[in-house]
Amino acid sequence: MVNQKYLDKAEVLVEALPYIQRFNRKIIVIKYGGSAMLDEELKKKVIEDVVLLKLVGFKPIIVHGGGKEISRWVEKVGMEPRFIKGLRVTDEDTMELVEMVLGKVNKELVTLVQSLGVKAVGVSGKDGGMLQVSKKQVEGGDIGYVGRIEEVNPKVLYDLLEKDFLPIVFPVGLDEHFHTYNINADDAACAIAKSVNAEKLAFLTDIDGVYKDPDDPKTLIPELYVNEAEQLIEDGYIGGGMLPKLNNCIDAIRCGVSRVHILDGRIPHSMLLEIFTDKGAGTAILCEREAKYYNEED
Ligand SMILES: Nc1ncnc2c1ncn2[C@@H]1O[C@H](COP(=O)(O)OP(=O)(O)O)[C@@H](O)[C@H]1O
Ligand SMILES: CC(=O)N[C@@H](CCC(=O)OP(=O)(O)O)C(=O)O
Repeated sequence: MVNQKYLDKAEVLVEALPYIQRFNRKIIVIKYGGSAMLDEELKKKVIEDVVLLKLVGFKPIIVHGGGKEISRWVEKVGMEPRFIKGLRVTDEDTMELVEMVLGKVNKELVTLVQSLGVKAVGVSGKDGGMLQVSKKQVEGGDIGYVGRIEEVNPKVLYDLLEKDFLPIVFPVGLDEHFHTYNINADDAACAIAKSVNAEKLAFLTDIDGVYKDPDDPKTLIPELYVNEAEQLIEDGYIGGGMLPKLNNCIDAIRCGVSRVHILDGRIPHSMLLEIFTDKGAGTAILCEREAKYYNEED
């Protein structure tokens, strides 16, 4: 008699089959946020998932942040981290720290992927002229060397994918005068996903999705249409780092990325569950329809 536990495992594998077929050879951009990187065990689980995606025939690209780690180093050298609209105010000294810290995080991720048997190459947006920027302007003050992405040149990514490497990108780019700029990692992930016509863009963060009120667990929104998302932003429900994330989700959907998801990187294997099972997780951002998010009783 075959043990039920093993039969259940076989069921799970069979359930994954249509998803493996759907995504075979397709590009998936995974934005791995610094907030979900703090626990080493969880970090390993996230990277295991990405390695599994690669080994079953997907073409994952990791775009990572490291905002929390940058802030830790900014404080270590006696400065105070400052943000306007979720973007770091970046003077020359901060820019130097940002590049150093993200470069370190990048090589740690490269090492972790390679320790699991997949070849990875870490690059910044400077490499191969991938991310070309101009100075970003926001209401509320000058944010210094923060880049607005003007153009993406994905050639280096295609070359790496073609040679079967897993590209791992960190969000630093150059302007037309070859000055270095700090880029929000959500902006970078979205721009890259659009430029490579990704099948899917997944944001792994430290919360289980978009909330109408982050302090009230009952207000988690499993599916959010882009016009509803815009309304939530306009009405001030979205703050901090969720603001650039959600704006990028809207942009990605409008520009043709088929599936965009915000997932909890703290839940082991949340990405695998979302991709390979019929059970949804986190918040899925969907194409336009009439907004009706206000009344929970709707
Ligand atoms: N309405 C909201 N729903 C969910 N998260 C929100 C909301 N408003 C603000 N946030 C904050 O956004 C954070 C995620 O952004 P951030 O810390 O920048 O993550 P990452 O480092 O993954 O990019 C959450 O931890 C949460 O505190
Ligand atoms: C301009 C800007 O804010 N850049 C970000 C880049 C890193 C990042 O985005 O990291 P997370 O994804 O972990 O938030 C920063 O300096 O924190």
